[in-house]
Amino acid sequence: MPEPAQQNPYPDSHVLGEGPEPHPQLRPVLPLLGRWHGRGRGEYPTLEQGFRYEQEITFSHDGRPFLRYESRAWLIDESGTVLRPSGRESGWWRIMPDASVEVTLAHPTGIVETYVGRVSGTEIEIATDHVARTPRAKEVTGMRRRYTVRDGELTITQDMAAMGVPMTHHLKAELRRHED
Ligand code: HEM
Repeated sequence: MPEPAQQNPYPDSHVLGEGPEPHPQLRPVLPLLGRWHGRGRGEYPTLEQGFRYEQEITFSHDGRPFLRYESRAWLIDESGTVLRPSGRESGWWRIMPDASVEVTLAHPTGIVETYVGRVSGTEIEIATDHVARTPRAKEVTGMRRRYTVRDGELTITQDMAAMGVPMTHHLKAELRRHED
């Protein structure tokens, strides 16, 4: 029997020109590929005050028509001093031949979401199709996100329906691509 491969023959890549050739279906979302870092502000009607955060996101691919997605955020104060870890999520972005998008995301807070949406030019808009929650997760019932890439900057806005509040602004961040 042949020896098992020492290295995964299908590595992920987040850099164009390195690793596998991107699947042609990924063409409309190629500007998302990479590692991004930046800052944001958040609020919600149930919270006494707003907050600031830093966020790091990676979009990569293995040659098939989906992106692997990972995001980590941590809270900072007004002067940029790090306070504590905050939202994390990871998942998959399936890109269809008609530039529609299907996204699955899992959160450490006991929430799993599926989204549907579409890419139009430099903008991707997605909204939840389903939200599943473990018994003790907070009551999130819907989420809407917009990702815009312009001049090397990724802007993300997120609205949320949760805790009895209808779809309302929760987060906005601006990130820049890492050059590696
Ligand atoms: C960049 C990502 C995110 C950051 C930095 C963030 C930050 C925060 C902060 C600071 C709070 C206040 C409570 C606390 O101190 O933890 C909060 C509340 C909350 N967030 Fe987020 N969040 C993020 C993403 C999300 C996502 C993806 C969801 C839903 C899947 C979500 C759902 C909620 C809910 C339900 C609350 C509670 C509101 C309440 O208890 O009244 N957040 N968020």
